[in-house]
Amino acid sequence: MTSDNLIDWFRSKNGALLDTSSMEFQEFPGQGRGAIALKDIPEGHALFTIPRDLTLSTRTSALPSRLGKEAWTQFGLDKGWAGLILCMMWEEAQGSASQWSTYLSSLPLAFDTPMFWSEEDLKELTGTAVVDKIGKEDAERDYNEKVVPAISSRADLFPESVRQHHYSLERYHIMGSLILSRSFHVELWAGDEGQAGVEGADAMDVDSVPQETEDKNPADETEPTENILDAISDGEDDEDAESPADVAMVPIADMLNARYGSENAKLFYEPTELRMVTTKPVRAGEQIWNTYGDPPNSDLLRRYGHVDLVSVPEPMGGIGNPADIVEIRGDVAVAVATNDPASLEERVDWWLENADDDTFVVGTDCELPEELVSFVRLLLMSTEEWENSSRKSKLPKPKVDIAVLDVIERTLTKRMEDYPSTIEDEALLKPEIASNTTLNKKHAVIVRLGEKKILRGTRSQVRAMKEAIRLSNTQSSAKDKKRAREAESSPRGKGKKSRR
Ligand SMILES: C[S@@+](CC[C@H](N)C(=O)[O-])C[C@H]1O[C@@H](n2cnc3c(N)ncnc32)[C@H](O)[C@@H]1O
Repeated sequence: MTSDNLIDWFRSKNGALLDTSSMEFQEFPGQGRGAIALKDIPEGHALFTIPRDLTLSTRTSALPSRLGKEAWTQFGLDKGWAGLILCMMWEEAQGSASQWSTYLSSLPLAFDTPMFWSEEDLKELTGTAVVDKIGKEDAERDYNEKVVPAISSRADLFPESVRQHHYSLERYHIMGSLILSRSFHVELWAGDEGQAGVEGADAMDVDSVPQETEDKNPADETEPTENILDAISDGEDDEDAESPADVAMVPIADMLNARYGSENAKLFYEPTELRMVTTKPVRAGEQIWNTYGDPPNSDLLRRYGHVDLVSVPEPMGGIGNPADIVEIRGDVAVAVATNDPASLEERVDWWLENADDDTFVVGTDCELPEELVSFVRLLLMSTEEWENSSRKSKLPKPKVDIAVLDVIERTLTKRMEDYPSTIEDEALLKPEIASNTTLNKKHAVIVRLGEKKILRGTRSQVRAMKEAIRLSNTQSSAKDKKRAREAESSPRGKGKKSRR
Protein backbone atom coordinates (compact mmCIF):
# COMPACT_ATOMS: atom_id res chain seq x y z
CA MET A 1 0.00 0.00 0.00
CA THR A 2 1.53 3.30 -1.07
CA SER A 3 1.17 6.38 1.07
CA ASP A 4 -0.73 7.93 -1.88
CA ASN A 5 -3.60 5.42 -1.58
CA LEU A 6 -3.74 6.00 2.14
CA ILE A 7 -3.75 9.77 1.75
CA ASP A 8 -6.53 9.57 -0.86
CA TRP A 9 -8.55 7.43 1.56
CA PHE A 10 -7.79 9.84 4.42
CA ARG A 11 -9.02 12.82 2.42
CA SER A 12 -12.14 10.93 1.29
CA LYS A 13 -12.98 10.43 4.99
CA ASN A 14 -12.69 14.15 5.78
CA GLY A 15 -9.14 13.95 7.07
CA ALA A 16 -7.32 17.15 6.16
CA LEU A 17 -3.69 17.50 5.21
CA LEU A 18 -3.69 21.19 5.84
CA ASP A 19 -0.47 22.22 4.23
CA THR A 20 0.97 19.86 1.64
CA SER A 21 3.49 22.50 0.61
CA SER A 22 5.09 22.25 4.09
CA MET A 23 5.35 18.49 4.64
CA GLU A 24 5.14 15.11 3.01
CA PHE A 25 5.48 11.47 4.01
CA GLN A 26 8.46 9.45 2.83
CA GLU A 27 10.54 6.39 3.73
CA PHE A 28 13.43 6.91 6.14
CA PRO A 29 16.13 4.22 6.06
CA GLY A 30 15.74 1.91 9.04
CA GLN A 31 12.65 3.79 10.32
CA GLY A 32 9.90 3.02 7.81
CA ARG A 33 7.58 5.87 6.86
CA GLY A 34 7.83 9.28 8.48
CA ALA A 35 7.12 12.94 7.75
CA ILE A 36 9.58 15.51 6.44
CA ALA A 37 9.39 19.30 6.36
CA LEU A 38 9.54 20.62 2.79
CA LYS A 39 10.14 24.17 4.00
CA ASP A 40 10.74 25.94 7.30
CA ILE A 41 7.64 25.46 9.48
CA PRO A 42 7.00 27.75 12.48
CA GLU A 43 5.99 26.51 15.92
CA GLY A 44 2.23 26.12 16.43
CA HIS A 45 1.56 25.28 12.78
CA ALA A 46 -1.27 22.78 12.15
CA LEU A 47 -0.10 20.00 9.83
CA PHE A 48 -3.17 17.79 9.54
CA THR A 49 -6.44 17.01 11.28
CA ILE A 50 -8.20 13.69 11.84
CA PRO A 51 -11.96 13.55 12.46
CA ARG A 52 -12.62 11.80 15.75
CA ASP A 53 -14.89 9.29 14.05
CA LEU A 54 -11.97 8.19 11.85
CA THR A 55 -10.01 7.04 14.89
CA LEU A 56 -10.48 3.32 15.49
CA SER A 57 -11.39 2.36 19.05
CA THR A 58 -14.02 0.40 20.96
CA ARG A 59 -16.03 3.66 20.89
CA THR A 60 -16.01 4.08 17.12
CA SER A 61 -16.18 0.46 15.91
CA ALA A 62 -19.69 -0.95 15.57
CA LEU A 63 -18.63 -4.33 16.97
CA PRO A 64 -19.23 -3.66 20.71
CA SER A 65 -22.85 -2.64 20.13
CA ARG A 66 -23.39 -5.48 17.61
CA LEU A 67 -22.18 -7.95 20.22
CA GLY A 68 -24.12 -6.15 22.95
CA LYS A 69 -22.87 -4.40 26.05
CA GLU A 70 -23.72 -7.27 28.36
CA ALA A 71 -21.86 -9.86 26.29
CA TRP A 72 -18.96 -7.45 25.79
CA THR A 73 -18.52 -7.14 29.53
CA GLN A 74 -19.27 -10.80 30.21
CA PHE A 75 -16.44 -11.88 27.89
CA GLY A 76 -14.11 -9.42 29.66
CA LEU A 77 -13.65 -7.38 26.48
CA ASP A 78 -14.07 -4.16 28.47
CA LYS A 79 -10.73 -4.79 30.23
CA GLY A 80 -7.27 -4.50 28.70
CA TRP A 81 -6.68 -4.48 24.97
CA ALA A 82 -8.61 -7.65 23.99
CA GLY A 83 -11.71 -5.60 23.04
CA LEU A 84 -9.86 -3.23 20.73
CA ILE A 85 -7.89 -6.10 19.20
CA LEU A 86 -11.14 -7.93 18.46
CA CYS A 87 -12.60 -4.73 16.93
CA MET A 88 -9.55 -4.43 14.68
CA MET A 89 -9.76 -8.08 13.62
CA TRP A 90 -13.50 -7.73 12.97
CA GLU A 91 -13.13 -4.48 11.00
CA GLU A 92 -10.42 -6.09 8.91
CA ALA A 93 -12.64 -9.12 8.26
CA GLN A 94 -15.36 -6.79 6.90
CA GLY A 95 -13.09 -5.92 3.96
CA SER A 96 -14.15 -2.84 2.02
CA ALA A 97 -17.36 -2.64 4.08
CA SER A 98 -15.25 -1.32 6.94
CA GLN A 99 -14.44 2.37 6.78
CA TRP A 100 -10.92 1.50 8.01
CA SER A 101 -10.19 -1.14 5.38
CA THR A 102 -7.61 0.96 3.46
CA TYR A 103 -6.00 2.08 6.70
CA LEU A 104 -5.79 -1.42 8.18
CA SER A 105 -4.26 -2.85 5.02
CA SER A 106 -1.57 -0.11 5.10
CA LEU A 107 -0.27 -1.22 8.50
CA PRO A 108 2.85 -3.38 8.96
CA LEU A 109 2.49 -7.13 9.40
CA ALA A 110 6.00 -7.81 10.72
CA PHE A 111 7.69 -6.34 13.77
CA ASP A 112 11.21 -6.23 15.19
CA THR A 113 9.88 -6.45 18.75
CA PRO A 114 11.08 -9.28 21.05
CA MET A 115 7.53 -10.67 21.05
CA PHE A 116 8.46 -12.18 17.68
CA TRP A 117 12.10 -13.15 18.42
CA SER A 118 13.48 -16.68 18.48
CA GLU A 119 14.51 -18.21 21.81
CA GLU A 120 18.12 -17.85 20.76
CA ASP A 121 17.77 -14.10 20.12
CA LEU A 122 15.83 -13.66 23.37
CA LYS A 123 18.76 -15.12 25.30
CA GLU A 124 20.78 -12.08 24.23
CA LEU A 125 18.42 -9.95 26.32
CA THR A 126 19.02 -11.90 29.54
CA GLY A 127 19.52 -9.52 32.44
CA THR A 128 17.77 -6.57 30.77
CA ALA A 129 14.45 -5.02 31.75
CA VAL A 130 12.86 -6.42 28.57
CA VAL A 131 12.72 -10.11 29.42
CA ASP A 132 9.97 -10.20 32.03
CA LYS A 133 7.80 -7.63 30.28
CA ILE A 134 7.18 -9.08 26.85
CA GLY A 135 3.76 -10.32 27.90
CA LYS A 136 3.31 -13.04 25.30
CA GLU A 137 1.74 -15.49 27.75
CA ASP A 138 -0.66 -12.85 29.09
CA ALA A 139 -1.73 -12.01 25.54
CA GLU A 140 -2.30 -15.69 24.77
CA ARG A 141 -4.34 -16.09 27.92
CA ASP A 142 -6.56 -13.14 26.93
CA TYR A 143 -6.95 -14.60 23.46
CA ASN A 144 -8.04 -17.99 24.80
CA GLU A 145 -10.16 -16.75 27.69
CA LYS A 146 -11.85 -13.69 26.16
CA VAL A 147 -11.60 -13.61 22.39
CA VAL A 148 -12.12 -17.30 21.51
CA PRO A 149 -15.33 -17.59 23.63
CA ALA A 150 -16.65 -14.30 22.17
CA ILE A 151 -15.99 -15.46 18.60
CA SER A 152 -17.49 -18.90 19.24
CA SER A 153 -20.65 -17.33 20.64
CA ARG A 154 -21.71 -15.53 17.43
CA ALA A 155 -21.36 -17.25 14.06
CA ASP A 156 -23.32 -14.37 12.50
CA LEU A 157 -20.60 -11.87 13.47
CA PHE A 158 -17.62 -14.21 13.16
CA PRO A 159 -18.39 -16.71 10.39
CA GLU A 160 -16.70 -20.07 10.78
CA SER A 161 -15.18 -19.78 7.28
CA VAL A 162 -13.06 -16.72 8.12
CA ARG A 163 -12.10 -17.55 11.70
CA GLN A 164 -8.83 -19.19 10.88
CA HIS A 165 -7.72 -16.36 8.64
CA HIS A 166 -8.93 -13.28 10.50
CA TYR A 167 -9.18 -14.42 14.12
CA SER A 168 -6.06 -16.53 14.64
CA LEU A 169 -3.68 -16.14 17.57
CA GLU A 170 -1.10 -14.85 15.10
CA ARG A 171 -3.45 -12.04 13.96
CA TYR A 172 -4.15 -11.33 17.63
CA HIS A 173 -0.43 -10.78 18.31
CA ILE A 174 -0.10 -8.60 15.20
CA MET A 175 -3.03 -6.38 16.19
CA GLY A 176 -1.72 -6.19 19.78
CA SER A 177 1.67 -5.11 18.47
CA LEU A 178 0.04 -2.44 16.29
CA ILE A 179 -1.71 -1.05 19.37
CA LEU A 180 1.51 -1.17 21.37
CA SER A 181 3.50 0.74 18.78
CA ARG A 182 0.94 3.05 17.17
CA SER A 183 -2.07 3.82 19.37
CA PHE A 184 -2.84 7.06 21.17
CA HIS A 185 -4.68 7.94 24.33
CA VAL A 186 -7.77 9.80 23.09
CA GLU A 187 -10.34 10.87 25.63
CA LEU A 188 -13.90 11.88 24.87
CA TRP A 189 -14.53 15.58 24.43
CA ALA A 190 -16.61 16.87 27.37
CA GLY A 191 -20.25 16.54 26.40
CA ASP A 192 -19.59 13.66 24.01
CA GLU A 193 -20.12 10.87 26.54
CA GLY A 194 -22.42 8.19 25.31
CA GLN A 195 -21.63 8.36 21.62
CA ALA A 196 -21.01 5.30 19.43
CA GLY A 197 -19.64 1.99 20.66
CA VAL A 198 -20.23 0.69 24.14
CA GLU A 199 -21.91 3.55 25.90
CA GLY A 200 -19.64 5.22 28.38
CA ALA A 201 -17.60 2.01 28.71
CA ASP A 202 -15.13 2.91 31.43
CA ALA A 203 -14.86 6.40 29.99
CA MET A 204 -12.72 8.59 32.17
CA ASP A 205 -13.66 12.13 33.02
CA VAL A 206 -12.55 14.54 30.37
CA ASP A 207 -10.75 17.71 31.35
CA SER A 208 -12.66 20.74 30.37
CA VAL A 209 -10.56 22.19 27.62
CA PRO A 210 -11.27 25.51 25.93
CA GLN A 211 -12.24 25.35 22.28
CA GLU A 212 -9.79 26.66 19.78
CA THR A 213 -10.40 30.13 18.43
CA GLU A 214 -9.18 31.22 15.04
CA ASP A 215 -6.54 33.72 16.04
CA LYS A 216 -4.85 31.79 18.78
CA ASN A 217 -2.08 29.29 18.67
CA PRO A 218 -3.83 25.92 18.74
CA ALA A 219 -1.02 24.52 20.84
CA ASP A 220 -1.98 26.92 23.63
CA GLU A 221 -5.64 26.21 23.38
CA THR A 222 -6.01 22.48 23.22
CA GLU A 223 -4.84 19.51 25.18
CA PRO A 224 -2.12 17.28 23.82
CA THR A 225 -3.20 13.71 23.31
CA GLU A 226 -0.82 11.22 24.79
CA ASN A 227 1.01 8.60 22.90
CA ILE A 228 0.08 5.30 24.44
CA LEU A 229 3.48 5.01 26.04
CA ASP A 230 2.86 8.01 28.26
CA ALA A 231 -0.47 6.82 29.41
CA ILE A 232 -1.08 3.15 29.37
CA SER A 233 -0.05 0.59 31.83
CA ASP A 234 0.02 -2.86 30.32
CA GLY A 235 -1.26 -4.40 33.53
CA GLU A 236 -4.98 -4.68 33.89
CA ASP A 237 -4.75 -4.72 37.66
CA ASP A 238 -3.15 -1.33 37.90
CA GLU A 239 -5.69 1.02 39.46
CA ASP A 240 -4.28 3.92 37.47
CA ALA A 241 -4.44 2.06 34.17
CA GLU A 242 -6.23 4.04 31.51
CA SER A 243 -9.68 3.16 30.29
CA PRO A 244 -9.40 0.76 27.34
CA ALA A 245 -12.06 2.88 25.60
CA ASP A 246 -9.54 5.75 25.45
CA VAL A 247 -7.06 3.67 23.47
CA ALA A 248 -7.40 4.56 19.79
CA MET A 249 -5.68 3.94 16.50
CA VAL A 250 -5.24 7.30 14.81
CA PRO A 251 -4.63 7.06 11.04
CA ILE A 252 -1.94 9.35 9.59
CA ALA A 253 -0.91 10.63 13.05
CA ASP A 254 0.64 7.21 13.60
CA MET A 255 2.99 7.77 10.66
CA LEU A 256 5.29 10.07 12.61
CA ASN A 257 8.48 8.60 14.01
CA ALA A 258 10.09 9.65 17.29
CA ARG A 259 13.60 10.00 18.71
CA TYR A 260 14.84 10.87 22.19
CA GLY A 261 14.58 14.62 22.87
CA SER A 262 13.59 15.40 19.26
CA GLU A 263 9.83 16.05 19.52
CA ASN A 264 8.74 18.90 17.30
CA ALA A 265 5.06 17.99 16.76
CA LYS A 266 2.23 16.63 18.86
CA LEU A 267 -1.41 15.64 18.54
CA PHE A 268 -3.98 17.88 20.24
CA TYR A 269 -7.64 17.34 21.14
CA GLU A 270 -10.39 19.34 19.52
CA PRO A 271 -14.13 18.78 20.01
CA THR A 272 -14.65 16.86 16.77
CA GLU A 273 -11.16 16.23 15.52
CA LEU A 274 -7.55 15.70 16.49
CA ARG A 275 -4.93 18.09 15.21
CA MET A 276 -1.20 17.51 14.64
CA VAL A 277 0.59 20.74 15.48
CA THR A 278 4.29 21.63 15.48
CA THR A 279 5.59 22.29 19.00
CA LYS A 280 8.89 23.78 17.76
CA PRO A 281 10.07 25.43 14.57
CA VAL A 282 11.07 22.74 12.03
CA ARG A 283 13.70 23.49 9.38
CA ALA A 284 13.23 22.45 5.75
CA GLY A 285 14.61 18.93 5.27
CA GLU A 286 14.21 17.95 8.95
CA GLN A 287 12.07 15.03 10.03
CA ILE A 288 8.84 15.85 11.86
CA TRP A 289 9.03 13.88 15.11
CA ASN A 290 6.22 13.01 17.46
CA THR A 291 7.12 11.83 20.97
CA TYR A 292 6.71 8.32 22.35
CA GLY A 293 7.47 9.65 25.84
CA ASP A 294 11.26 9.21 25.62
CA PRO A 295 11.39 5.74 27.19
CA PRO A 296 14.59 3.75 27.87
CA ASN A 297 15.88 1.55 25.05
CA SER A 298 14.56 -1.56 26.82
CA ASP A 299 11.00 -0.18 26.48
CA LEU A 300 11.54 1.21 23.00
CA LEU A 301 12.69 -2.18 21.81
CA ARG A 302 9.88 -4.03 23.56
CA ARG A 303 7.11 -1.77 22.31
CA TYR A 304 8.40 -0.33 19.03
CA GLY A 305 11.21 -2.63 17.89
CA HIS A 306 13.90 0.04 17.63
CA VAL A 307 16.39 1.79 19.92
CA ASP A 308 17.61 5.39 20.18
CA LEU A 309 21.26 6.30 19.91
CA VAL A 310 22.03 9.95 20.66
CA SER A 311 24.68 11.63 22.80
CA VAL A 312 24.40 10.92 26.49
CA PRO A 313 25.43 13.67 28.94
CA GLU A 314 28.22 13.11 31.47
CA PRO A 315 28.94 11.28 33.73
CA MET A 316 28.12 8.43 31.38
CA GLY A 317 28.82 10.25 28.12
CA GLY A 318 29.16 8.50 24.75
CA ILE A 319 26.32 7.40 22.51
CA GLY A 320 23.19 5.73 23.86
CA ASN A 321 19.79 6.64 25.22
CA PRO A 322 19.88 9.24 28.04
CA ALA A 323 16.59 7.80 29.34
CA ASP A 324 18.09 4.35 29.90
CA ILE A 325 17.68 2.79 33.32
CA VAL A 326 18.75 -0.31 35.20
CA GLU A 327 16.45 -2.11 37.56
CA ILE A 328 18.11 -3.68 40.60
CA ARG A 329 16.00 -6.08 42.62
CA GLY A 330 16.27 -5.75 46.38
CA ASP A 331 17.09 -9.43 46.72
CA VAL A 332 20.45 -8.85 44.98
CA ALA A 333 21.41 -6.50 47.83
CA VAL A 334 20.06 -8.98 50.38
CA ALA A 335 22.22 -11.74 48.86
CA VAL A 336 25.44 -9.74 49.15
CA ALA A 337 24.88 -8.12 52.55
CA THR A 338 27.50 -9.95 54.62
CA ASN A 339 25.86 -9.95 57.99
CA ASP A 340 22.98 -12.33 58.04
CA PRO A 341 20.96 -11.49 61.11
CA ALA A 342 18.10 -13.75 62.06
CA SER A 343 15.79 -10.82 61.58
CA LEU A 344 16.71 -10.41 57.89
CA GLU A 345 13.45 -11.78 56.57
CA GLU A 346 11.52 -9.71 59.06
CA ARG A 347 13.45 -6.59 57.99
CA VAL A 348 12.73 -7.22 54.31
CA ASP A 349 9.01 -7.77 54.97
CA TRP A 350 8.95 -4.60 57.04
CA TRP A 351 10.66 -2.72 54.20
CA LEU A 352 8.16 -3.99 51.63
CA GLU A 353 5.30 -2.92 53.83
CA ASN A 354 6.68 0.51 54.64
CA ALA A 355 8.62 1.51 51.52
CA ASP A 356 6.72 -0.57 48.97
CA ASP A 357 9.82 -0.79 46.77
CA ASP A 358 11.34 -4.14 45.86
CA THR A 359 13.25 -2.80 42.86
CA PHE A 360 15.62 0.16 42.69
CA VAL A 361 16.12 2.13 39.53
CA VAL A 362 19.36 3.84 38.44
CA GLY A 363 19.51 6.19 35.44
CA THR A 364 22.29 7.50 33.21
CA ASP A 365 23.15 10.13 35.84
CA CYS A 366 24.58 7.13 37.75
CA GLU A 367 23.26 8.54 41.03
CA LEU A 368 22.59 6.10 43.84
CA PRO A 369 18.86 5.86 44.53
CA GLU A 370 18.21 7.07 48.08
CA GLU A 371 15.84 4.12 48.57
CA LEU A 372 18.66 1.65 47.84
CA VAL A 373 20.95 3.37 50.35
CA SER A 374 18.18 3.34 52.93
CA PHE A 375 17.42 -0.34 52.23
CA VAL A 376 21.08 -1.38 52.58
CA ARG A 377 21.33 0.59 55.84
CA LEU A 378 18.37 -1.39 57.07
CA LEU A 379 20.11 -4.66 56.19
CA LEU A 380 23.27 -3.60 58.03
CA MET A 381 21.66 -2.25 61.19
CA SER A 382 22.53 -3.74 64.52
CA THR A 383 19.69 -5.57 66.26
CA GLU A 384 19.22 -2.64 68.60
CA GLU A 385 19.04 -0.09 65.76
CA TRP A 386 16.62 -2.32 63.85
CA GLU A 387 14.33 -2.71 66.83
CA ASN A 388 14.38 1.02 67.32
CA SER A 389 13.59 1.77 63.68
CA SER A 390 10.79 -0.74 63.43
CA ARG A 391 9.26 0.49 66.67
CA LYS A 392 9.19 4.03 65.35
CA SER A 393 8.14 2.85 61.86
CA LYS A 394 10.92 5.00 60.46
CA LEU A 395 12.88 4.08 57.33
CA PRO A 396 16.63 4.47 57.80
CA LYS A 397 18.09 7.78 56.58
CA PRO A 398 19.79 7.41 53.17
CA LYS A 399 23.23 8.16 54.62
CA VAL A 400 26.29 6.48 53.15
CA ASP A 401 29.33 5.14 54.95
CA ILE A 402 32.00 2.65 53.93
CA ALA A 403 29.99 -0.40 55.03
CA VAL A 404 26.88 0.68 53.11
CA LEU A 405 28.92 1.57 50.02
CA ASP A 406 30.72 -1.79 50.19
CA VAL A 407 27.42 -3.65 50.01
CA ILE A 408 26.17 -1.41 47.22
CA GLU A 409 29.37 -1.89 45.23
CA ARG A 410 29.05 -5.66 45.53
CA THR A 411 25.34 -5.43 44.66
CA LEU A 412 26.19 -3.60 41.44
CA THR A 413 28.88 -6.15 40.58
CA LYS A 414 26.51 -9.02 41.21
CA ARG A 415 23.80 -7.35 39.11
CA MET A 416 26.30 -7.11 36.22
CA GLU A 417 26.68 -10.89 36.30
CA ASP A 418 23.05 -11.20 35.12
CA TYR A 419 24.09 -10.30 31.58
CA PRO A 420 25.32 -13.14 29.39
CA SER A 421 28.02 -11.56 27.24
CA THR A 422 31.49 -13.02 27.34
CA ILE A 423 33.04 -10.65 24.80
CA GLU A 424 32.85 -6.94 25.50
CA ASP A 425 29.66 -5.56 24.00
CA GLU A 426 31.44 -2.44 22.72
CA ALA A 427 33.50 -4.71 20.46
CA LEU A 428 30.32 -6.32 19.11
CA LEU A 429 29.07 -2.92 17.95
CA LYS A 430 32.23 -2.03 16.00
CA PRO A 431 31.17 -1.48 12.37
CA GLU A 432 33.26 -4.38 11.00
CA ILE A 433 31.56 -6.83 13.41
CA ALA A 434 28.14 -5.14 13.57
CA SER A 435 27.72 -5.41 9.78
CA ASN A 436 27.68 -9.20 10.19
CA THR A 437 25.32 -9.13 13.16
CA THR A 438 21.54 -9.50 12.87
CA LEU A 439 19.33 -6.52 13.76
CA ASN A 440 17.87 -8.36 16.78
CA LYS A 441 21.30 -9.12 18.18
CA LYS A 442 22.51 -5.58 17.57
CA HIS A 443 19.46 -4.22 19.38
CA ALA A 444 19.96 -6.66 22.26
CA VAL A 445 23.60 -5.62 22.61
CA ILE A 446 22.66 -1.91 22.58
CA VAL A 447 20.04 -2.43 25.30
CA ARG A 448 22.26 -4.50 27.59
CA LEU A 449 25.32 -2.32 26.97
CA GLY A 450 23.28 0.75 27.96
CA GLU A 451 22.30 -0.97 31.21
CA LYS A 452 25.82 -2.24 31.91
CA LYS A 453 27.30 1.23 31.35
CA ILE A 454 24.95 2.63 34.00
CA LEU A 455 26.02 -0.10 36.42
CA ARG A 456 29.70 0.51 35.69
CA GLY A 457 29.27 4.29 35.98
CA THR A 458 27.41 3.93 39.26
CA ARG A 459 30.03 1.54 40.61
CA SER A 460 32.74 4.09 39.77
CA GLN A 461 30.78 6.74 41.65
CA VAL A 462 30.49 4.39 44.63
CA ARG A 463 34.23 3.71 44.56
CA ALA A 464 34.92 7.44 44.36
CA MET A 465 32.61 8.03 47.34
CA LYS A 466 34.43 5.35 49.32
CA GLU A 467 37.76 6.93 48.45
CA ALA A 468 36.49 10.35 49.52
CA ILE A 469 35.30 8.97 52.86
CA ARG A 470 38.60 7.16 53.43
CA LEU A 471 40.55 10.27 52.55
CA SER A 472 38.52 12.41 54.89
CA ASN A 473 38.90 9.76 57.65
CA THR A 474 42.68 9.67 57.08
CA GLN A 475 42.84 13.44 57.10
CA SER A 476 40.86 13.75 60.30
CA SER A 477 42.87 11.00 61.97
CA ALA A 478 46.08 12.72 60.77
CA LYS A 479 44.78 15.97 62.24
CA ASP A 480 43.94 14.19 65.50
CA LYS A 481 47.41 12.68 65.59
CA LYS A 482 49.01 16.02 64.81
CA ARG A 483 47.01 17.67 67.56
CA ALA A 484 48.03 14.90 69.96
CA ARG A 485 51.69 15.25 68.93
CA GLU A 486 51.54 19.01 69.35
CA ALA A 487 49.99 18.60 72.76
CA GLU A 488 52.71 16.13 73.75
CA SER A 489 55.62 18.14 72.38
CA SER A 490 54.48 21.46 73.87
CA PRO A 491 57.09 22.38 76.52
CA ARG A 492 56.02 21.29 79.92
CA GLY A 493 55.61 23.93 82.50
CA LYS A 494 54.59 26.50 79.88
CA GLY A 495 50.91 25.67 80.02
CA LYS A 496 48.44 27.78 81.89
CA LYS A 497 48.04 25.15 84.47
CA SER A 498 51.72 24.90 85.32
CA ARG A 499 52.07 28.63 85.54
CA ARG A 500 49.52 28.80 88.26
C1 LIG B 1 4.03 5.10 15.14
S1 LIG B 1 4.89 4.17 13.98
C2 LIG B 1 5.68 5.42 13.02
C3 LIG B 1 5.50 5.21 11.54
C4 LIG B 1 6.22 4.03 10.95
N1 LIG B 1 7.60 4.36 10.69
C5 LIG B 1 5.56 3.54 9.67
O1 LIG B 1 6.27 3.19 8.74
O2 LIG B 1 4.34 3.49 9.63
C6 LIG B 1 6.15 3.52 15.02
C7 LIG B 1 7.15 2.64 14.32
O3 LIG B 1 8.02 3.42 13.51
C8 LIG B 1 9.37 2.97 13.61
N2 LIG B 1 10.17 4.06 14.21
C9 LIG B 1 9.72 5.17 14.82
N3 LIG B 1 10.74 5.95 15.24
C10 LIG B 1 11.87 5.31 14.89
C11 LIG B 1 13.26 5.60 15.06
N4 LIG B 1 13.69 6.69 15.70
N5 LIG B 1 14.16 4.70 14.58
C12 LIG B 1 13.75 3.56 13.96
N6 LIG B 1 12.45 3.23 13.78
C13 LIG B 1 11.51 4.10 14.22
C14 LIG B 1 9.34 1.75 14.52
O4 LIG B 1 9.23 0.62 13.70
C15 LIG B 1 8.06 1.94 15.30
O5 LIG B 1 7.47 0.73 15.74
